[in-house]
Amino acid sequence: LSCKEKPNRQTLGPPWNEFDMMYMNGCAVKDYGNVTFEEVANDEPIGNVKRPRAVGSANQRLSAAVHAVKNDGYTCVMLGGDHSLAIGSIQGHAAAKKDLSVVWVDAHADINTPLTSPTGNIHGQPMSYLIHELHSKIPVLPNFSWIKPCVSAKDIVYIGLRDVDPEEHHILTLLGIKGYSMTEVDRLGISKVMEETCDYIFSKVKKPIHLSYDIDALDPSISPATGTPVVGGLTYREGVYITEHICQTGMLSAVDMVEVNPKRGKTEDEISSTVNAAVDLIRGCFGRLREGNHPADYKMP
Ligand SMILES: N[C@@H](CCCCC(O)O)C(=O)O
Ligand SMILES: [Mn+2]
Ligand SMILES: [Mn+2]
Ligand SMILES: [Mn+2]
Repeated sequence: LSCKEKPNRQTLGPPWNEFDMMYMNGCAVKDYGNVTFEEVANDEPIGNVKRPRAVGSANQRLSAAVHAVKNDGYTCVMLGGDHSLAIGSIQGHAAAKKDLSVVWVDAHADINTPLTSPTGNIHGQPMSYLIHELHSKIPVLPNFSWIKPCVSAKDIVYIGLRDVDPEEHHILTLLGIKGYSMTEVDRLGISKVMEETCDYIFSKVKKPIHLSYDIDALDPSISPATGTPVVGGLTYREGVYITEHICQTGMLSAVDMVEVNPKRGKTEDEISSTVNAAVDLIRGCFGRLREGNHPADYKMP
C-alpha cells in the first residue's frame, strides 16, 4: 500500500476494510497488494530463534516489494503482520533511499540479537539485524544472508518504551541510542518529545524518516488486540500527535503499522478499537488533522 498526491478512493481487505482511502487527505493511493509468504516445512529453531527460514524468506519478499514502491516515488505504508516485518520493510526502504532515520514507536525496543533474545521470537529482534553497530553480534541464519545492516545507531529514536529486556537496555546504553520511554513522555509531554526527536534526527542531515509503529505502543485500553500488550501506554491523542508531527516535517518516506492482531481481540469492540486506532494513526501520517480538513480546490456552494 502506498500514497501519493492525487485523490483516490480505495478500500482494502479485512481487517483493514474500514481504512477508506479517501481519508488519506487528497493522497493518491495505490494498493500494491498482499505480499504472499510461503509456509516452510520443518522450520526448526536455530539456537532459540523460532521459524528463521519462514521469517527470513518473508522479509526478503517484503523488502523487494517496499523497494518497488519507493522506486515508484510513493510513501510506503506497510500493514503488518508482526514487527519482524520491519526487517524487510526497512531493508527495502534503505535499498531505495540510502540514508534513513528510524522513529520506532513501541512499548518494546525489539533490539534483542538472536543470542540475547529471551523468547527466540523474531518480532523482538528486528532492529538487531538492521543496525551497523550490531552486525558482528548476529550469527548466520538460514534465509537471512540477504540482510545487510542499513541503519546507524545515531539515526534511531524510540518512543513509548516501557518493557525493555535487560540485554536490550545494555545494547541501547552501549550504542547510545536515543529513546523516550513513557517516563520521558510523562515528564516532557508528547509535543516536547516530538520536538526533540525531530531536532535530533535532523541535527546533521535531513534524512527520510522510516516510522515503524507498533500498535502496542498505545495503551491496551485503546489497542487490546495485539500480541504483547503492556499497561501504561500512549493515549490515543499522544499516538496521533506523533503521526501529525512527523507528517508536518514533510520527511515521512515509509511507515509500518504492525502487531494489529484481530485474533488477540476478545470482543468485536476490542478488534475494532485496535484497527480504528491504527487507521487513525496512518491518517495522521498523511495529513488528516483533528481540526478538520477540506480539499484544496473546495469551492463553497
Ligand atoms: N522483548 C520481548 C518482547 C518483544 C515484543 C515484540 C513487539 O514489540 O513487536 C522479546 O524479545 O520476545
Ligand atoms: Mn508479534
Ligand atoms: Mn514491536
Ligand atoms: Mn511492541
